[in-house]
Amino acid sequence: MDATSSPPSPAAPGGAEEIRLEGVSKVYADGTVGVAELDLTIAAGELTVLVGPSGCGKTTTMKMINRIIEPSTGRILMGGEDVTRVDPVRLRRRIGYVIQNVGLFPHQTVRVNVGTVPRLLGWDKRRIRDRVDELLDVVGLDPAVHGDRYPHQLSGGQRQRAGVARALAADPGVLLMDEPFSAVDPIVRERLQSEFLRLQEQVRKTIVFVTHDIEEAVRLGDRIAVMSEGGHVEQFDSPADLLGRPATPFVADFVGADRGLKRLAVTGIDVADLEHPPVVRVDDGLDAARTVLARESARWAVVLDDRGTLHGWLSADRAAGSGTVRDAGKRMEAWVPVGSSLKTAFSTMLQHEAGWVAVLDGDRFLGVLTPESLHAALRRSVGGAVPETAGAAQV
Ligand SMILES: Nc1ncnc2c1ncn2[C@@H]1O[C@H](COP(=O)(O)OP(=O)(O)OP(=O)(O)O)[C@@H](O)[C@H]1O
Repeated sequence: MDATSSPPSPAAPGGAEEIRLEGVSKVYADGTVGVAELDLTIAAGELTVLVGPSGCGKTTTMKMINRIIEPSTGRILMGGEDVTRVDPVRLRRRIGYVIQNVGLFPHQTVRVNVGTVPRLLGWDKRRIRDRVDELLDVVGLDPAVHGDRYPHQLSGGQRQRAGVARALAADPGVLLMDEPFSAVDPIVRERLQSEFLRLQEQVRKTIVFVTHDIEEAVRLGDRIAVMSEGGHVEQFDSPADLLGRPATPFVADFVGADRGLKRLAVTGIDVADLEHPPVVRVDDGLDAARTVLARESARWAVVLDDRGTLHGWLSADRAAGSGTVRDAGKRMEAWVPVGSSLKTAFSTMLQHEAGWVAVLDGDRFLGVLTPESLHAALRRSVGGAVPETAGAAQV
């Protein structure tokens, strides 16, 4: 797996491939229209979520990609190649597949399960064993402990991890995941989701992920397709845009009235949103600090050294007397790295009962976020639009 080089060409072995659905429909034998005239381009190396209410055609769409379900009309291109012209068995070996309750073979050990596709591909035993051990490790299972167990001897979360390892075994360019985390409890699910995001950062597969849970979609997706009945795509957008600018009443309803809050999690801190409180130097005397505070009519100042490294903060109360800033200043507990989300910034603020949170690049101080600038940042993330539902952006 190559995680560091530039994006692989569409057809590179193990490399992520773009998937294009063009005018795809599925009419079942009884006349039910599962999906009608669907056009969708799933970018290589991205995690695309299909989300929508029960019966809207998510699973049908996904299963047409690996031809478990044959489309009635339209074309599906994977890395530019029409999947209907590829032998379905060979096609499926290029596509990892993870489903709810995993679908591990119950009478085979974890090791044998994970090695299924490499065995079908005729890899030699040594290579399979090395690959299986490597993958168990990647998904957080100890090969020595879990490798020889049977699926029923694992917890739900461990089974799910084994399922992901099995799907990745032959290094497919594409992963299809149908509600893979829905059978485990919410705490395990959140852990699996975080682990999975970290894994995707390394492997950069093209992932199509089906869920009916908007929270999961927003957490995991690079792009999200919100679907309504008949596989109709109501909106296909980044999580921030989906929450910030729902395109239709259906989407607004589906993402929920608390979408302003949800948007906190998917909106990064923008340096332009930071406020810049007065700065005093750690080596200054308190008299100099008092001058700065008085000049700026401020109740507190940030304490930095000459290199811009954050040392803490100094309140006007503690600036009285004759000592030094170094002695009178307080340590800064409420801080976040610059790449963080607004949600992280807000919860850090709450956790430390602070009126503001410092934003750092390494240990260099960039500025602070206050509740006011957080609110402004959220509004900026939707192009300065006034929140249209009362309470939606009250943070
Ligand atoms: N084999 C089948 N025969 C007839 N109709 C089917 C068949 N499979 C699915 N459908 C219908 O096609 C529509 C789309 O189903 P699909 O399973 O794709 O929805 P979904 O969005 O994945 O739903 P869920 O979230 O409940 O899994 C539904 O109306 C469903 O009843």
